[in-house]
Amino acid sequence: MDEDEVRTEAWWGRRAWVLLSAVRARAPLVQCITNLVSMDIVANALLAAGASPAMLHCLREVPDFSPRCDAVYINVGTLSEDWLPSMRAAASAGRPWVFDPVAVAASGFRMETCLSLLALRPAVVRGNASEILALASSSDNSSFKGVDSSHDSSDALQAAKALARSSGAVVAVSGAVDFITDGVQVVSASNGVPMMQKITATGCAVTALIAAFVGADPSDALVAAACALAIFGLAGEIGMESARGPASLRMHLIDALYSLDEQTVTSRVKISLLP
Ligand SMILES: Nc1ncnc2c1ncn2[C@@H]1O[C@H](COP(=O)(O)OP(=O)(O)OP(=O)(O)O)[C@@H](O)[C@H]1O
Ligand SMILES: Cc1ncsc1CCO
Ligand SMILES: [Mg+2]
Repeated sequence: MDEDEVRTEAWWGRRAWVLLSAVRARAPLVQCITNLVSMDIVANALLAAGASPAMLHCLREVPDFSPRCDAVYINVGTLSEDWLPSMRAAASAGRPWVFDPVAVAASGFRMETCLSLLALRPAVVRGNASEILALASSSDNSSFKGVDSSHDSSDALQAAKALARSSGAVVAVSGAVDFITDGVQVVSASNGVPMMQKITATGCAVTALIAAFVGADPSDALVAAACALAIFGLAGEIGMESARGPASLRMHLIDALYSLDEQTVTSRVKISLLP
């Protein structure tokens, strides 16, 4: 094995920096069909990272616009029947796309919708543990409490692997430790601070960041997803140094994402390949 291919924590730190630099250099265009709560933080997080967000969701624009994007991001958080045709069309436009199955167990309709979108072959699916557990079992389990997770990310690790194998997507479960898997390899990313859960739509924002990383370099969705999650978590850690609560963390996280430098990224990104 090439020395560079030994995936030590230092290797991951360098990859994360290379991919963030690629986002900054290429400014990947990311079409976001996301929920109404998340639009602002998603667009601002993408801009701060160096990507170019476009929050277009009109079906009649999809044939012209989606094929020109570097990546597409689809999020069902505030699902409505009206937007579904646009979601399906954008996911089918031939660009790599990333899926956030928010609150998939909330209703039979939402589960059906998410399963039908999953069949359109996303490059990456990112959810919290409760979402990945529900999606992997195709069931709206009785413990469903809302958009927030009621499980630890490690509870969903086997479900994530099974979902990756059945869907062909890279599956990422966020939480105190994020797990990213293609069904065979599992990578953990352990940056971040608990207060990120107290800002609405940080999960939506990090899924959009995964789309930007995939858009900048589509060659390895597992690596892109792990690096995006670690970078976002690191921005949260740095933001937390100046924050006084969730509202100021939101601001400082976005500032930190914008200001990340090579030394900080390579020394503080915490990613490892699980044995
Ligand atoms: N306990 C924790 N410690 C550190 N980081 C965390 C913790 N919980 C979540 N995070 C980080 O917060 C971000 C959002 O993850 P989370 O699992 O809360 O998403 P989510 O439930 O889908 O959020 P939302 O639906 O509000 O968008 C991720 O970057 C994740 O790594
Ligand atoms: C709070 C909320 N409700 C639907 S989507 C959303 C944003 C977090 O996923
Ligand atoms: Mg979510």
